[in-house]
Amino acid sequence: MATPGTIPSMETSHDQLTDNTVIIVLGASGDLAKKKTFPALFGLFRMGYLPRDVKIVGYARTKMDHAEYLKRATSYLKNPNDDPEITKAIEQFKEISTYVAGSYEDGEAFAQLNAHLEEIESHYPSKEANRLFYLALPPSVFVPSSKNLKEQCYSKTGQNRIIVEKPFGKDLDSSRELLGALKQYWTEDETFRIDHYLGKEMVKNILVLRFANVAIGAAWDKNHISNVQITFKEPFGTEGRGGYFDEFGIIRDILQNHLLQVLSILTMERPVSFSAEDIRDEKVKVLRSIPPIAREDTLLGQYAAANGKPGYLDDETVPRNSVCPTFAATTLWIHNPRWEGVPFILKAGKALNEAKVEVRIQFKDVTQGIFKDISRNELIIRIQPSEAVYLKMNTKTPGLITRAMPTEMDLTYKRRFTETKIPEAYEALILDALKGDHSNFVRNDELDVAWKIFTPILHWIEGKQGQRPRPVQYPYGSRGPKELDAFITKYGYKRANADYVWPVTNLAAL
Ligand SMILES: NC(=O)C1=CN([C@@H]2O[C@H](COP(=O)(O)OP(=O)(O)OC[C@H]3O[C@@H](n4cnc5c(N)ncnc54)[C@H](OP(=O)(O)O)[C@@H]3O)[C@@H](O)[C@H]2O)C=CC1
Ligand SMILES: O=C1O[C@H](COP(=O)(O)O)[C@@H](O)[C@H](O)[C@H]1O
Repeated sequence: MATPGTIPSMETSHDQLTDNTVIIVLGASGDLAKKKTFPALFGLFRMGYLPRDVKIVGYARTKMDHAEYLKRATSYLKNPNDDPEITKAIEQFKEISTYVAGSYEDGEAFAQLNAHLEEIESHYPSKEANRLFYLALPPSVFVPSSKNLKEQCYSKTGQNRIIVEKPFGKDLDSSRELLGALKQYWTEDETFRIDHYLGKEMVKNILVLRFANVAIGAAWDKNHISNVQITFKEPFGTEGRGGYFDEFGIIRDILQNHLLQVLSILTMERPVSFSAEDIRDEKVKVLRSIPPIAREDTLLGQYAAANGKPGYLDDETVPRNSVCPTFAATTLWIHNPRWEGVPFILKAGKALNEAKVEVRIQFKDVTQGIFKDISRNELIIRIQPSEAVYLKMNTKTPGLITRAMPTEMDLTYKRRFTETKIPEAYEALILDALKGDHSNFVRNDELDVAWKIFTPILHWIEGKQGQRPRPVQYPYGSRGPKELDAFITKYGYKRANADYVWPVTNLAAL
């Protein structure tokens, strides 16, 4: 009998790589590999989720000896209390790790990488040789690397998969060009495009919250919901990577990918099954109902020096007079029967007052008459930090008076699921790629429709000198531009009555 609560197609392993597998990390000397990829691989290794006898091979241009490489690759593995079990696991992780140096354009260097892989595979018990390639690389070398991997390192006796990191282009045309180039070498089935927000626990939870709860599902439409905000806040600026950031801006960095992915899961219709294609079909369908963002539905900001912190333009790597937005709020509209007229406000900013990513669904007012001025219901899905779902609702004030007061139903994960470790997004996604499960990866047509929504506004922002909109300034460490509250109010958001004392949530302590 199935375990109660099992989600059949979410649990089954599709084409899982269980043996004879090498994981090859390209860009192994870089920041992403060091901070995210290797720690995620180590986490999976320690928990026993990697294939039996797996080997991990790093590849990058930097010339390093074995010891230097291991030092770099393990520099972000955490063992704060010197736990001997973790120390032992780190040593075992080092034993399965090796490194090959070479450039991304040089076919000969890839032939040497292939020889290294064949040597490893010659010790496997069967001829089956599976290879999972992870491109932790800048986009400028996506195409030559994919080509060389296909031509020199493609296993003929097993499965080949390739994980690609964003950015997938800069607008609709460049995205199509990149996708077209990669398609020459790797099929859609072999390709796993990462948007790491799809690996976050609370993003994965949205489908279950929506479709496994009749009460929530029944209120999920324009008749009950007034407006939705999807918010990303970071308390630090672009310090150190201003040069990179200036080319992309906050819309490409966060809204067009991470927040739009959350929006599509939040608003899609119920899929026929939880299979990857059924889910992604529904995501594409809802995204196709969203017209390009209008200029008047946009608020752009750029942080200025404050509180002893430098402004965006103080970064020497940022062009003087740059009008690159470090904050953006945009409102999207979905033209379908479920959502017509409901504003979806996506907002994201660097150098704000706190670290927080959340979805805030604000319901409509109750009919007046028996009540006057009572707060609206809000359902908040806090993605990070401290995962939580809470519902702001009204209740009778306890006691002999008959008055309604706002209060909360609170599902804070750290209080409710004390024993459970929430996996890192990259752990969840690499495991999915090993299973061959595409549900939490971005399909090519999803990307296309996402760029259609954002390209016109990006072209306007980056248009001719002198015609570009100038972002409004906001102080480093603030809630964002002072125009923000009026912007949100314009779309119907109402702040709760101020007289209720909410329980204090010290996010840092949770
Ligand atoms: N599990 C948990 O953590 C739970 C927490 N609570 C507590 O309930 C209370 C209410 O929760 P919640 O609604 O999430 O939080 P807030 O009341 O702090 O925020 C509500 C909204 O108002 C905005 N806002 C915050 N400060 C201002 C301001 N000065 N002027 C105008 N707008 C502002 C926020 O936007 P922005 O983010 O852009 O600033 C947010 O969109 C909080 O104290 C929270 O700690 C209740 C239940 C569970
Ligand atoms: O993709 C990106 O995401 C990070 C934020 O990721 P998170 O998992 O810490 O929420 C952001 O800092 C970075 O600018 C962006 O490129």
